[in-house]
Amino acid sequence: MTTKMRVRDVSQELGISNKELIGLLRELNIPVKSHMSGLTEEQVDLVRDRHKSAAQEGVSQSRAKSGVIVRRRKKPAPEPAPEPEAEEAEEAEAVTQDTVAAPEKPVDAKAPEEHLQETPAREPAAEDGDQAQKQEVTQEPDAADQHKQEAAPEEARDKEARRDRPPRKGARKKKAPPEEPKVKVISRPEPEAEPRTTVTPEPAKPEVTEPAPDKAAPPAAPAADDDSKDGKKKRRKKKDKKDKRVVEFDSLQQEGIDQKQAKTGFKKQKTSPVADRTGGKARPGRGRKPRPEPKVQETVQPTRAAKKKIRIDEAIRVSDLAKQMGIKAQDLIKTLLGLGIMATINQSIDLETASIVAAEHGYEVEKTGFSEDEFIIPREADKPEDLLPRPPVVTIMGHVDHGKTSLLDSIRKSKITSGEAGGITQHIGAYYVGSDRGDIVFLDTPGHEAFTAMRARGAQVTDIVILVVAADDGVMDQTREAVNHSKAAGVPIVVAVNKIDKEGADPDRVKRELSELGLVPEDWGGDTIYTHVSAKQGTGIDEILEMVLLQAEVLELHANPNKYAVGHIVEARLDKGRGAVGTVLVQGGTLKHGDAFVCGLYHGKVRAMFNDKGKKIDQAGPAVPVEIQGLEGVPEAGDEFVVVQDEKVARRIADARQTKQRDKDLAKESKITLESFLASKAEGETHQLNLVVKADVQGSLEAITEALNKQSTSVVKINIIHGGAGSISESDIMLASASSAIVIGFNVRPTPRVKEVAERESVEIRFYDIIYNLVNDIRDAMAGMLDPIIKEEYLGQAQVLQTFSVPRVGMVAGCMVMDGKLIRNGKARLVRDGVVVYTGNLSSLKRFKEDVKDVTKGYECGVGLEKFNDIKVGDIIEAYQEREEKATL
Ligand SMILES: Nc1nc2c(ncn2[C@@H]2O[C@H](COP(=O)(O)OP(=O)(O)OP(=O)(O)O)[C@@H](O)[C@H]2O)c(=O)[nH]1
Repeated sequence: MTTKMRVRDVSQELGISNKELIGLLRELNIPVKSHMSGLTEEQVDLVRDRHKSAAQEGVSQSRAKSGVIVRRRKKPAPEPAPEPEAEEAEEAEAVTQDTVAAPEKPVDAKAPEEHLQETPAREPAAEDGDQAQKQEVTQEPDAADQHKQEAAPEEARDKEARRDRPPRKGARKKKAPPEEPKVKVISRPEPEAEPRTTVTPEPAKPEVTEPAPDKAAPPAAPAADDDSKDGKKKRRKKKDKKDKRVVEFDSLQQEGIDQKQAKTGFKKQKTSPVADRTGGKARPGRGRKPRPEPKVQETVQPTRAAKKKIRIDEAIRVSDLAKQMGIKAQDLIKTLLGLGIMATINQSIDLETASIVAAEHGYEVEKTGFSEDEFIIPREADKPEDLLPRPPVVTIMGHVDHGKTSLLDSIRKSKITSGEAGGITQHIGAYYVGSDRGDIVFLDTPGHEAFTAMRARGAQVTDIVILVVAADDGVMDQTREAVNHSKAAGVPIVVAVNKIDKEGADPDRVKRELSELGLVPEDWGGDTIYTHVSAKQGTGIDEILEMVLLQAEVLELHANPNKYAVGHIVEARLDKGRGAVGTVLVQGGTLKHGDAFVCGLYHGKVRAMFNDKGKKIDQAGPAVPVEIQGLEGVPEAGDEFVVVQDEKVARRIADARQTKQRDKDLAKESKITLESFLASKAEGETHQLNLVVKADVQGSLEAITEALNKQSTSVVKINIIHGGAGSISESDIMLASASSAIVIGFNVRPTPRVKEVAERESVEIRFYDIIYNLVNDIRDAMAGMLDPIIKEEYLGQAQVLQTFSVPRVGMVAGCMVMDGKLIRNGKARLVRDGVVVYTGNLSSLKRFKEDVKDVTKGYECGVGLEKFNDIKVGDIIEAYQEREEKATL
């Protein structure tokens, strides 16, 4: 860049490394920055002189044995010898500089510092001042620890390299060895020389004439070294997190390898390809015996073998995954196709799929996504000693006007009048009733709608169902429905025969009719509890409560109150003044004021709690319904309520759930459809097709039920979980939703509202007006689970008489159809000497250059086979077609 001589040129002239030269220059108080810096004539002269004198009193060092460096005062001659080969000055500089610089006295305070930084492992002839000492210091440990020795110069080289030719900086590693010989200090551990353990520094020291000052210095120098090491350590640690390779490297450190060395090892790994190149150059020239590369290799190999990791959340877009793996999206899509997954570039694939496909490309997928399981307090099974009895939770069901509300009121009133403190009962969706024999919790949304709606959300809150049947009316549609709903949920029923005060009350009729539904009274030899009540007059209330408690005893209901609360939302609404409020039925643990929680898609913090009497409370144990404030949104009845450690976690979980919900909404599919239900089951599993059948009249319902039941086979069972005459109701949809059933409507239509619910709940409704069609569809669906039978049908044969190679088309065979016919685009196999050599499709079928649909026996034609050119005269082309046949049961 200048007309002056560059350091590089001078070093070449003197046959020393740039680094050495720079050292000399510094000693001469000539400031230079790099080997590219310019020098004036006088400066060059000065350097020449100094070099001369330095060479005379130079120190040479040689390696006494592996891991031991012997430094000897020597006559100048030997030193330059190895160095002149300044072709790789870049490398050598770092190292050799020491040998040259060392003999000279330190120039000034700055110089040593710089040296320390750049070439911490100088091999000074200790005769020199403190600088030399410092350098020596690094030497001393070197002698004592080969790794240090190696590390230091390597680092120096690295630095130098960085400066000199940045792109090759990492190449040192492999290059390094050839250089090392020059500078004996930098002795890589001999293959057999184990770090530290095999090093015998002692013998080395005596040989060094001037080691004394070194000894004084060590504390300082290594300290400085350590500092820098620490710094690097930190940096490296940071890297660790990002780069797996560093982890490998760390393990090396644990093996006792000095950090610096490890660091260089790391660099080498990174830039090994370049190192190979440069190293290749250096070695032959030198003819040096190869240095103990093995160590380096060891560090490289595991790193290379390390699996590349990709961190993804729950799902990842195909394009993003391809990007992360550094491959083309098309290639990724191909891999996906190979796995039988059709995905477009913008489509997301789930974690599992991503893992499989990434593995194909040599990547490992790590889930970084948020998993709420990590935050939700693990639900371990409660220890028996922690469990305490809890009250049963009861739902009242029954036909319209049979007295559900009256019974609920009656029960509530009876208890309030019996001295419950609190006064006015609040409607919070559930209430707590204390009785002499025990407490009971009533969900006060009568009817099976709420019950099933909750169940559809996976909430099994109810322990016992009270089925109210008016004694004067008997079993009606909704009574049956209620029975079916309870049965589907597996909840025991206690029958309350109501209105027994009424004239014309016939409790026996109720018993009889219910027995037909499977609820046989105890006094008739069954196991269903029946009680006679009059909700209006309040008679039989205690008795029914007692019966409920009796039933509860059988159920042995227990809960652990000493843990974070879990429960379900019974009811929730947006209150004008209080914001979102919800009633939680605590099912386990104890809910406390201030608890952070998640319920459904929302989170919150209990800001206020009220019991069913409207009284503010601070905590609620198992089976206690409480109304809470502090919800961030309005959850749905049946949503699970879980207390978590803090609000932050709660928010995080809720956010994650909302994201998931959005994804779900986008990919909304029917929970179960007639077509899909069979396919969803594992092979060999008995399939059960749940149906809710609604027909216009009882007669057709019976006919349908009978016809459908007949369809059940050993493989597929038809289970009509509910059947009724009348239009399809919301309740039917909810039942179907809760039981993964399909709704069959026979001559009935749903209201728009019901349709909406069905859509929301992803329930399939199928409509029929002819029983035959309905049964056929069901049969077809049942058969759909069996793989279709593919039957092959022989079409004909043709013999190849000649072959033509048509440009851009390939081989075309001139054939004569010997039997049957060939059809265009039909399937074909090529038979040669009785052996099938090709199976595929006809790519063309022509007669006199005209495409034809088919060619029959006795006619000649031109035939092309798809992706097959090896057609020979005499081959037989056999045409056939495949037919899929539905498997029948
Ligand atoms: N005589 C008599 N009438 C009753 C009794 N229980 C309820 N009723 C009456 O029956 C009618 C319907 O009672 P509800 O409690 O509203 O019946 P429900 O089952 O809750 O009705 P829905 O809410 O419409 O489903 C009311 O007029 C009650 O007064 C009873 O024990 N005896």
